[in-house]
Amino acid sequence: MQVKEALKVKNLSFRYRRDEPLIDDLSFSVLEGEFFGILGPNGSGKTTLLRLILGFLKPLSGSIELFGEDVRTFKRWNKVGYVPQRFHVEKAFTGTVGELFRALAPKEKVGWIIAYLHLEDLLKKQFTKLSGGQQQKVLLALALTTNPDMILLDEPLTGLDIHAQEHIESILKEISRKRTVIVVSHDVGFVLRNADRILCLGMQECRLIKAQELEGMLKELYRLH
Ligand SMILES: Nc1ncnc2c1ncn2[C@@H]1O[C@H](COP(=O)(O)OP(=O)(O)OP(=O)(O)O)[C@@H](O)[C@H]1O
Repeated sequence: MQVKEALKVKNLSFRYRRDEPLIDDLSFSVLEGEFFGILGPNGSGKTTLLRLILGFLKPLSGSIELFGEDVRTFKRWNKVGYVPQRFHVEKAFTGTVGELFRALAPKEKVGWIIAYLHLEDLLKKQFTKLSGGQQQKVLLALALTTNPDMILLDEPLTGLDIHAQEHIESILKEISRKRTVIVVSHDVGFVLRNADRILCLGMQECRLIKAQELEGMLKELYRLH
């Protein structure tokens, strides 16, 4: 059986206004069902790359395809879930968890995900008053409401204690059984444990590697000796 590409990035370049190019001639593909990690130092363009994939930003040149369709004309956004960095959305989410779900989809459509992640007890609580782990779980659930085939996550473990990290990791493992997962993370252990392949940004040349090759790459990436 032929494995299909969930994402295809070809000769992608991007820069903010008149800055130097942040992403320069980047090409890679993510296969359907793959767990794909994106690593790189602060400021190397990981969040920017996710935002380009989601069509929030326009490339300087190059192309991005989702499920074989150009992102500029892609309409099946219910197939793609996005979990932004928790700290980026915290202030915008002023309502209760239940209100957040209701704003996204009718009750009968979100019931499965609330039950699946055991969120019933959180529905009446203000999002901003939840613990970091609970907030992350809700963000994950919000991104899953349409039962997407692919999910993109930006730093899902940042700021969580070890128990919450383990909990979120186990949910992601479960989710990835039936979906393509693309995750940006600074947690090398997490990426190493889960990713089939890893894209390292912020080196002289961006490189795509298998998880087993990561140790040598990290020494180069973070200038370790
Ligand atoms: N809206 C913007 N306008 C101008 N420059 C930006 C904008 N957003 C990000 N940048 C710059 O682009 C660079 C890459 O930012 P980005 O957030 O993509 O990096 P990152 O690899 O995700 O970083 P981190 O690991 O710290 O989250 C940084 O130098 C940042 O200051």
